[in-house]
Amino acid sequence: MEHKELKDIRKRIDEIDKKILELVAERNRLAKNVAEIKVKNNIPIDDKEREKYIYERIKNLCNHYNIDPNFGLKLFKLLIEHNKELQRKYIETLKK
Ligand SMILES: O=C(O)C(=O)C[C@]1(C(=O)O)C=C[C@@H](O)C=C1
Repeated sequence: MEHKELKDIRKRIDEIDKKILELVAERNRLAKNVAEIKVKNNIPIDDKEREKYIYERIKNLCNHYNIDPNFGLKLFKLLIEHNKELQRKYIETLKK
């Protein structure tokens, strides 16, 4: 027995998941651009000041959108750590 309302909600969830991944891919792609600028100008990959700013902003946005800030911070920590990993890997390919 299929439940029409559940099916419809799941369809909306699937669409949202796709949108989230499109945005993650867009954020990830920027890692290359950032890495290029950093290599050229001898700037370290890690920028703790910038991260502090991002986490503070995420916390405020979470409160605004009624999202648990701990969830938001965990999510963005993952995204930022992944971005740094992509930058490191990209810089390695430039050296070869
Ligand atoms: O803004 C930068 O300098 C980035 O490299 C991007 C980014 C991020 O993922 O937002 C990643 C690493 C830095 O420590 C800070 C921020």
